[in-house]
Amino acid sequence: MLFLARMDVTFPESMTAETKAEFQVKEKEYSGNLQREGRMRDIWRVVGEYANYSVYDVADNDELHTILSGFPMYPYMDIKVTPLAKHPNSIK
Ligand SMILES: O=C(O)CC1=CCC(=O)O1
Repeated sequence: MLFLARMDVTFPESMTAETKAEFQVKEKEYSGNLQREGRMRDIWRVVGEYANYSVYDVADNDELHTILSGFPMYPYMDIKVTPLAKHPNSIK
């Protein structure tokens, strides 16, 4: 099953630059592993925002929830998920 997720990240004002940098390192590792496993198909930055769109190829809702809630930045994310179905006009 394919899902599109939009993640908006908001760190608390009180968080130090060092802590933010630590989150970014952990996030990159977690995200890279998902991509190598093929469970995250793609990730794109939303221009001008601390947000991304990413596409997941997973077995079911439960697997997606496990993945999303495992992101190190999860406590600071607002996530909107859209299930995707094949478009009848797609030539792929
Ligand atoms: O958009 C970001 O920088 C936060 C993030 C979520 C998944 C990821 O790889 O980065």
